[in-house]
Amino acid sequence: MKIALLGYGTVGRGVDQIISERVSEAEVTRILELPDRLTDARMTSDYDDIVDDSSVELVVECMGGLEPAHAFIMRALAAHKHVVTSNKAVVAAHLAEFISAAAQAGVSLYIEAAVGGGIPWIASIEKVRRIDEVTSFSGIMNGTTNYIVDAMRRQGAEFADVLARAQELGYAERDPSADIDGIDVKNKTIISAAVAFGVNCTPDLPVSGIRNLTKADLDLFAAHGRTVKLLGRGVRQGGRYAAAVEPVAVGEGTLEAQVPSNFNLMTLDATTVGELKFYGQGAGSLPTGNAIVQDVLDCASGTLRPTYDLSRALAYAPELLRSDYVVRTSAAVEGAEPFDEGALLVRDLAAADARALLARACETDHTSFMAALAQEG
Ligand SMILES: NC(=O)C1=CN([C@@H]2O[C@H](COP(=O)(O)OP(=O)(O)OC[C@H]3O[C@@H](n4cnc5c(N)ncnc54)[C@H](O)[C@@H]3O)[C@@H](O)[C@H]2O)C=CC1
Ligand SMILES: N[C@@H](CC=O)C(=O)O
Repeated sequence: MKIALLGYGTVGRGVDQIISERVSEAEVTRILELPDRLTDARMTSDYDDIVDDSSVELVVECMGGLEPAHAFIMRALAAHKHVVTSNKAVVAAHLAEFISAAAQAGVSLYIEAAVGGGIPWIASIEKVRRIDEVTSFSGIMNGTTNYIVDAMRRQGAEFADVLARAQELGYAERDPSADIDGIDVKNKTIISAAVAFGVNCTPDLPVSGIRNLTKADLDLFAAHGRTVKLLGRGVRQGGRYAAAVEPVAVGEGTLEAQVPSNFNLMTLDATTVGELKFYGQGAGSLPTGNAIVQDVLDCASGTLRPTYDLSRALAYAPELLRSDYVVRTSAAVEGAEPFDEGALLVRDLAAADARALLARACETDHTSFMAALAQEG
């Protein structure tokens, strides 16, 4: 199968390397890159050269961003080419549109690499759903922020230094604010909720990140037997669902607390199988390239993905996700009780209300940080 790569950065190079070294069923014959980055005879900066090439059966989009990625994917589908993408931003924003365009053209859309890097998360959810209903999921879904927190906690590294290292290693987004402010996890949570619950997940999720997390915060939580992880979470109860992204103070004895470096750990709960956990590298050239090439191989062997059905009429009910929260702030917080020096405890808040509380605290103290307390046991 002849394929084209859109983008030859961290992920695109990983895909090319894996295919050229290990895969005989597919060949990268065209690569789209920016005009000043054409370094290979296969490269072009004119998308028409790819979309009009009838020998190209599959397009792998790993450029990132919303446009022109969205337009290029729609043109590829309309030209009856299968599409594989690692771009969670564009998938979270346009999944329903892509599904419908793929169905209309009789081709497949593969999105494994968009969530959890090399971890077979999306395919596993699909498999679980052949028998079960997924009732909840949660996880460390961002390699960059896990890498940052892990290095701050284990090596005492400074936030800015370790973020720069994550950028050098190719883990971070082009604009790393997407990582540290939770936007990347939001996109992955939207996609996970869509596949797990069969719903066109709302983009209006409560989201907070780790931008204001300090070593002193990690020490404070360590004194309470906890560490902080940025988690994406979703829950479904009957005809309702909720999802959120926030730092969570997890017990030191949990698997989540032990996740090192750029690794991810995602958990789902389903009717008959119960709890399942998925662990692996959530970012990086070869792990992400591997997830893409698995999709390419599925396509080359004729294993077409199920047509995702996002038409379930579930009501978005943010009150389903509730926790106690610790807020480190110098601002006054109504209804709070003392937790530790400089930190307050607010009990039983919905994630959306906690997000609003943090926003109010940040108006007085822009360094405020908040984490949900994971339930023990
Ligand atoms: N880096 C990682 O570990 C992972 C990245 N992803 C996603 O995969 C996508 C690619 O990520 P990276 O490879 O890290 O990004 P990158 O920035 O390293 O590579 C993107 C490449 O696309 C090219 N490009 C951008 N716009 C273009 C355009 N309009 N025309 C032609 N070429 C264009 C750039 O020149 C660059 O070489 C993003 O959506 C990212 O969120 C997903 C999983 C892991
Ligand atoms: N920036 C992302 C890349 C993979 O999705 C991350 O750090 O997880």
